[in-house]
Amino acid sequence: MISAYSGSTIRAIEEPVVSAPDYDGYLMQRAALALSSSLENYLGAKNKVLLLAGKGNNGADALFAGASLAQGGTAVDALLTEGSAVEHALDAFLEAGGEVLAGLPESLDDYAVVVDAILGTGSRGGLRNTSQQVVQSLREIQLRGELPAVVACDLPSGIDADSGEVFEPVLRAQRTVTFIAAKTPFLTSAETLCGEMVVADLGISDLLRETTADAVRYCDAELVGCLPQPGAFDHKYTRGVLGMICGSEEYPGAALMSTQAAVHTGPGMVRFVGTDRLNYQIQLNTPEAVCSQQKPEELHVQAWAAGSGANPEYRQQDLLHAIQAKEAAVLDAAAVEVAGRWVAMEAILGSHKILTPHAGELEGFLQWIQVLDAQRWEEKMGEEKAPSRADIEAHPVFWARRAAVLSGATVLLKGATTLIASPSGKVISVAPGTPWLATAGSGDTLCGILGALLAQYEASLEQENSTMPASGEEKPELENYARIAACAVRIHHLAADVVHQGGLQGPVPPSQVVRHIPQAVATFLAS
Ligand SMILES: NC(=O)C1=CN([C@@H]2O[C@H](COP(=O)(O)OP(=O)(O)OC[C@H]3O[C@@H](n4cnc5c(N)ncnc54)[C@H](O)[C@@H]3O)[C@@H](O)[C@H]2O)[C@@H](O)CC1
Ligand SMILES: [K+]
Repeated sequence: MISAYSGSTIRAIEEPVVSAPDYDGYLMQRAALALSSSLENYLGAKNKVLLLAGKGNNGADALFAGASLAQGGTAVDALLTEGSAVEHALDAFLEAGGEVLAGLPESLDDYAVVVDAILGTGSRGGLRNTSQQVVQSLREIQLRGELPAVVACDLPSGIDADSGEVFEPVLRAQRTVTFIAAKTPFLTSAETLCGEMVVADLGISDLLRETTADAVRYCDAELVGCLPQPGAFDHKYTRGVLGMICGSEEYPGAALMSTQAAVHTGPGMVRFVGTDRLNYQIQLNTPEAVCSQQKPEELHVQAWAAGSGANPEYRQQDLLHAIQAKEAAVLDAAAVEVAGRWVAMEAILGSHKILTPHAGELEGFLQWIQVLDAQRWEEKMGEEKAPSRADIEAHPVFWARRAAVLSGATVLLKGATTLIASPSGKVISVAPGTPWLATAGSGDTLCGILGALLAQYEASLEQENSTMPASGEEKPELENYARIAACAVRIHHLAADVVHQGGLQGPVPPSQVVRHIPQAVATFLAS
């Protein structure tokens, strides 16, 4: 498990250490040592390093690291992007034989690696003035593929250490050497700019023991225990029955993809509730699905998957059923909007209802609550205004968490990095899948996979044979649904990976991804 903390939390942890009367600066020396050891991996035929050093302690880390490399015979140049540097660090650097440059060198061909040490946890907003110009020029070179490897000190400069908000220009790092613990941006979509993460705990990460992480990431082996597997005495009704309220005459594709995804994820039965025409198409595409035109309340199911491609006007009653019924539910697309209005009528959903919005849909959801239930908004949010889509994209951990706390539901916020918040406030992050997955129909696929996992989980609870590990940190039932949602995202990513074997990258049309879900489930279960 990776636990990430905001930059402010890390600063609060280190503050008493660095302000102790006998503090001798050992944290910075350890940070510099970790950085210089990491930089050595990039040295070889080329034995020259370029430091981009800011005026604060982030720059000082790099200057001490540079001093250590220079003592070992490496040529180290430093560009002081803010025109000054922490004095004793600069002295040490110059004394060791490092050189300070007046501006960016004409050619970067001789450098093995560029170190981005302009801003760290002390940054406020994006780069300014000369720093911004320097990074802009280097970014253009990087986009041409002509920049040496970049190693970021603590985090890439221009990324907010608390939220992961990205203020371009930001140099894409091949590696980030971060101190004490992973920072929140490593578990948001900003992680795509951070490269490989190396954590140097500086010997004080124990101080975080009592502190709740801003977000966590599990590996597959840690998640897989929450998925029930069929036993010899199970039959279709004990294996989970999923009801589906997805698709419409205008968007039949959403119904086809979500239903086939659900069937391929292995529940006992998938019941599809549609019109005559829609049902006919489903039968041709996925003969395993059991179609009907009954009302949702007439069907016995353990979970619902509702909303993908559904028309919120024509199917409002059906969607409301999935939202209000006692059964667990995935609430996607149209169901997110209807759920926003329902929650705004002073309802609380419960963690077994999993909302799956992207940032734009979450904006609408939260606006309903702020407009229609101003009292609840004020109680929980104080002065905070309902966010725009851009606000949510800039502060995704914060808003996913707030949405879960406000609604009582589990909230799966889609993005390159998926974030899943429990109403308890815990946030699970799932690493990005192939970027080719960002295509129409991917959400429908995920809705089907997640619905099927939910139905299986609920059936296993009914059988009292849940294999869910108890979480020591909070009421386990709140977090279980978030873990199941994380499993669904991982299975979706694994299925996409099967489309092109051998790590190749290329298009992953959802109808192809859906075909590989059985293999992805098997791979996931074996992890
Ligand atoms: N506190 C400590 O003793 C330790 C700090 N460490 C390093 O120190 C870093 C934090 O250092 P600082 O607090 O000095 O802050 P930074 O080095 O992140 O920022 C430098 C200074 O730049 C200014 N600044 C803020 N935003 C700016 C912007 N957008 N454009 C231009 N200038 C801006 C601020 O005045 C800030 O003090 C960490 O990221 C880490 O690398 C490590 O050495 C470990 C120990
Ligand atoms: K940095």
